[in-house]
Amino acid sequence: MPADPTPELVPQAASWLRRRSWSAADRPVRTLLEAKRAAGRAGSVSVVLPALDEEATVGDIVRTVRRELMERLPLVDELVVVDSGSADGTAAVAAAAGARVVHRDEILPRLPAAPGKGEVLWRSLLVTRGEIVCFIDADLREFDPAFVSGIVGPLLTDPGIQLVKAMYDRPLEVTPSDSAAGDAAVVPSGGGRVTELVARPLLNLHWPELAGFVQPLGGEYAARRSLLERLPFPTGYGVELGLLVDALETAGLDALAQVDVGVRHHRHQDGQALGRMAATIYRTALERLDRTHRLKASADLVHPLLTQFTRDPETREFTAHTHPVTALERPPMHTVPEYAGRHLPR
Ligand SMILES: O=c1ccn([C@@H]2O[C@H](COP(=O)(O)OP(=O)(O)O)[C@@H](O)[C@H]2O)c(=O)[nH]1
Ligand SMILES: O=C(O)[C@@H](COP(=O)(O)O)O[C@H]1O[C@H](CO)[C@@H](O)[C@H](O)[C@H]1O
Repeated sequence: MPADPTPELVPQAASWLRRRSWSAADRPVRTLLEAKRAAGRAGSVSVVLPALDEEATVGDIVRTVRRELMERLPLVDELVVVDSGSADGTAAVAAAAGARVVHRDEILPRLPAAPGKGEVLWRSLLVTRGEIVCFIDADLREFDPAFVSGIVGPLLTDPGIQLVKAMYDRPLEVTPSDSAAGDAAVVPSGGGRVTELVARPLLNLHWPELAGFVQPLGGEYAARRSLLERLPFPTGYGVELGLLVDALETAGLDALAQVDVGVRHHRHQDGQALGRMAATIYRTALERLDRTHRLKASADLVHPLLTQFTRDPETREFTAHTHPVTALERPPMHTVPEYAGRHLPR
């Protein structure tokens, strides 16, 4: 009996992975500046940081974007921090570092703001002007400006691209401030827990075209305003999965891309917080499965495979590993003929 052939990504995702995965180094910033100039208004760039109680990290991110991508190399035209209802000094720290700070309640006041990250990302479209909008989480540590230039790059050089996600290693770094126990620990590639346990399985089973995304939930992504303004925004943590799925349905897989920007260090929430996040993401997926009639019985799953990624220690490239997702079940034992005549050991 020949062994099952090694399962593979669906051909569309495999082809996409080869053609739409890049590295930040593929597009040097100086090349991007030339493309930006040639693009005129279409090359205008707004960077948006959604921020809830991020006084500890928002300042360094703002200073780095201003220094490296506005003053030294004028790639970014505006830098906005949208305060999501912070109780700490986020707004003051961000303003002192050079960002324009807007509180969510100042935006579209006729529609009272709901809590959540997606709410402030949606509202940010009302208070920014760039034709390219770049979302960056405000809890990043050791922030590298390539996080911005890397994902904005394809939108400046490739007219057919409409949304670009960052991809990176995600060590799980539990620092004393993150951990109730107060101890620090690092698990290489242990981060992205909701990605690995919820989002990636959901996307692989129901939207196999998206199986090539290394970090589908990553908070760093850039897109054309002309796309974002046509998409619904889940107001909570479902925003990344919702936008990715809706971008696929709206713009098509070839309009999407991903760029390797290295390693992402960020604050990690505890397990119960991620459980609430996972429930929101699952519900966001269910609503889209229903809306697009992709919800099928498991036997009809388009492609019962799960593709995961590791970074090859030699090539430093992300490598796909695809596994079958079995749903084999046995019938109730009482229906098995031998069951009635079974001989129990004395
Ligand atoms: O209600 C919220 C929740 C989160 N955030 C911001 O969204 C980003 C990602 O949130 P978080 O770090 O909590 O998500 P995680 O990375 O832990 O999944 C951060 O800049 C948060 O400050 C926000 O603006 N409003
Ligand atoms: O990817 C994930 O599993 C979660 C949690 O990451 P960690 O396990 O804390 O590294 O983080 C992401 O998910 C959120 C929901 O989409 C995004 O809003 C965050 O930006 C992103 O960090």
